[in-house]
Amino acid sequence: MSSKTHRDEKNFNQAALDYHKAEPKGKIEVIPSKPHSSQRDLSLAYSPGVAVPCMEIHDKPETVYDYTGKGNLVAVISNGTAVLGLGDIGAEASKPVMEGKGLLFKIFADINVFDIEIDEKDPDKFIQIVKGIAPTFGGINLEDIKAPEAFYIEQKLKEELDIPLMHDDQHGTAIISAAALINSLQIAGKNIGEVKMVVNGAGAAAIACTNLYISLGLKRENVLMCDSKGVINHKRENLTPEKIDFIANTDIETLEDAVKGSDVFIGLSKGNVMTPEMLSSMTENPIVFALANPDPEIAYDLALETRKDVIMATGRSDYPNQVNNVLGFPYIFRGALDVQAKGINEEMKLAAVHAIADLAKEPVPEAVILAYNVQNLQFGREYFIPKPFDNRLITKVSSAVAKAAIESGIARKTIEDFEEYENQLLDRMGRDEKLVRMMQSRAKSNPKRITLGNAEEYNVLKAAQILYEEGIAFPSLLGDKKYIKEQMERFGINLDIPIIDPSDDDQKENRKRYRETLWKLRQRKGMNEYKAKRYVRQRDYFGPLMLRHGDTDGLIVGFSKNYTSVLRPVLEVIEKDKGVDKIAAMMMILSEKKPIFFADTSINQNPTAEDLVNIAKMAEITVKSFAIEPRIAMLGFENFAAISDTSKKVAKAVSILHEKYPKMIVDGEIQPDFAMNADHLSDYPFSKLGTTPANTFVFPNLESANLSYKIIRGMKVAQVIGPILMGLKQPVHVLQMRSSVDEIVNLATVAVLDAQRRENKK
Ligand SMILES: NC(=O)C1=CN([C@@H]2O[C@H](COP(=O)(O)OP(=O)(O)OC[C@H]3O[C@@H](n4cnc5c(N)ncnc54)[C@H](OP(=O)(O)O)[C@@H]3O)[C@@H](O)[C@H]2O)C=CC1
Ligand SMILES: CC(=O)C(=O)O
Ligand SMILES: [Mg+2]
Repeated sequence: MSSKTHRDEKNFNQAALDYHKAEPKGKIEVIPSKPHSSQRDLSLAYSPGVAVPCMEIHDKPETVYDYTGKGNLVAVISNGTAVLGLGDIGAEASKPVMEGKGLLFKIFADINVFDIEIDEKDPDKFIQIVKGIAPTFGGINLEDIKAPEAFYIEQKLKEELDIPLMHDDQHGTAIISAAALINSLQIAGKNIGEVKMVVNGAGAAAIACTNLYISLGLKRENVLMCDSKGVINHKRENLTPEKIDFIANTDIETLEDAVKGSDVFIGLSKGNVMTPEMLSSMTENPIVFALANPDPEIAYDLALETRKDVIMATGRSDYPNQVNNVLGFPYIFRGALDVQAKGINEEMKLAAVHAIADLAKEPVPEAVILAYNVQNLQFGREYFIPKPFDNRLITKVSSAVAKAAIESGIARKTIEDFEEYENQLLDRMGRDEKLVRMMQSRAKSNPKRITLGNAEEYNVLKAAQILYEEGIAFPSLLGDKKYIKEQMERFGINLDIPIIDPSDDDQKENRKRYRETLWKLRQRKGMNEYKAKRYVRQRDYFGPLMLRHGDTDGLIVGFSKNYTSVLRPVLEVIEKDKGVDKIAAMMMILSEKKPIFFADTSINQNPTAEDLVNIAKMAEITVKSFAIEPRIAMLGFENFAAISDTSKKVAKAVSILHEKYPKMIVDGEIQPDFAMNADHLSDYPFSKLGTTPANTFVFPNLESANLSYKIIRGMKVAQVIGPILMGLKQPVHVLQMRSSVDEIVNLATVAVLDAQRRENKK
């Protein structure tokens, strides 16, 4: 179930720097949310128009939520004194982490963030600064502030401010780990009121987690807490007030002795401090949360090798049961902001705990299972906490938090209809916006061998590096070996992956096998043996022949060559899928909202009605493979009129589709703007599309499809993935000329998923 990456530290570190340095530098930017192109717009946005909302807010302060972005703006504030596991690296150096948190708030809950790094270690002065800037924000997320100051700072600010405020390292971690604890206790068949727990670490995270577990029923006297000096017992001196709360009446001094006979181990300290012997000394079905990042207190594999009955979570994404505060903070703030809560109270935190815990016990939707490419995800030892890509988190956690705020009396706004609220949340997130991440995650769970043509090119090499290091695929490079090596040297890309040079001596055997195949395939189409011998030395033939022979699982070609010239050898070598007469190509368009698909963008210049039927059918199969229900609009420039020749052709295709595939959600001919708009669709109640907008568009001819996606690509308003070739028996895709690194990675990811799907079908 887990996957491993092949990260070369040096490459990875450079990639991290490049990622942050790429223009625009950093990770977040400010984008105006109102029209601003005309003089009139500017006079409304700024002087004189802006004075009107200013005075409204002056007269009625609560209207600041109506006239400004405050209600959806969170400050991520740090003084840089406890940055991740890096310690006190200072305010400025903490900025990448705070920007990163801003990015997560945005992508998981559509919350805007200003990151604020304050160069002030004195807690009282820090509090004054935060208080001073608080009017700007709808909420405040305190981050990476060291204990014990963090406790005082948070407490004081909570007393002074009346907006949602939370120190995430304390409460985010506490909420997620408490949800995991509830569920793991159920699996172990143990009762929270009876278990003996060892908490290793006594910092911000450990103290907050243990306090929350106590509010869930854990007995304080059943806890042994350790810091860097050992067990916090009655012999210890000079303890902070938070540690004093956990003084145990025992002579036990070491972690080794503390864990003997314990039921639960919570690690919030540092890596590799728990030994197999310690784990062996715990009771049956021991619960071990080794949460230190990046290295857990005991490695997942070592723990499972040590005892089969261990119930284990770590902070890492590459093992089952990742306890990570990203499962909490975006959704907790979303719920709190949506009801304009005056704070984040215990009721809201507990609501989040139970929502997360309960979610892990619900049947997992197909989209999430597909995202992780597993047979099933079912509540148990390997799955007792939801996965980060589970898009039910926003609906379940945010609405539970909002409800708790309303019921506990700290909400300024109420929500009447929670079903409607949950729908609004899904629309806000564009329902499928995590598609690329889900696709990559699926690919990583069972990576396939993908061969990349034109491997001398920087973009192709860079894409190969990402595919390899991220564990999305096992890439190989096809081209001139000597030149590829020179280019790798030149670009500083250090990659230990196969380089396949068709004219190399080591390919002699393959050339022979491939020549025989090619000649057999083409001998009645004008190809003699001599020609076949010559062609197999060309990469345009060699790649498809590798694929046909099963020497690779997928092929990506065409970076620097004209589409049709690269496609020809592919079609000569790779068979079509059963029942397919003509192949077609589809583009996936990923905007801020839902993904949409265009076909046929690259192959059939002037399709007949019958061709359109086949294109629609292939599009349906392909869209389904991304776990999206295809709703197909057969496009024309009229709506259900069939007047022009083109419209008549499309109308004929629709009637064949309705007859042949009655269950398919397809209709037309229809204009794209109508097919994308629920209100417009309601004018056509007879349509099979109903009033739910279409997501798959079959164009009447190649020009219209190709030009439409090229305009979108040129405007850079959406990410474009493709062309995805449809109708071939094996995964091969031809890139657009000069594709970007991301475009190559994405298309290779599609090829991995296709290869997985075909393997599963066998
Ligand atoms: N998975 C997740 O979601 C999260 C994980 N974490 C992880 O938890 C750890 C602590 O974070 P945080 O609480 O914010 O940091 P703090 O700096 O506030 O606390 C660190 C604590 O660890 C203790 N410690 C250090 N070394 C040892 C040791 N060998 N044995 C026992 N205790 C030790 C320190 O002891 P002393 O008091 O004596 O200095 C201190 O109490 C980090 O590794 C972090 O990555 C944190 C938040 C979320
Ligand atoms: C996860 C997190 O917030 C931290 O490590 O600081
Ligand atoms: Mg943190």
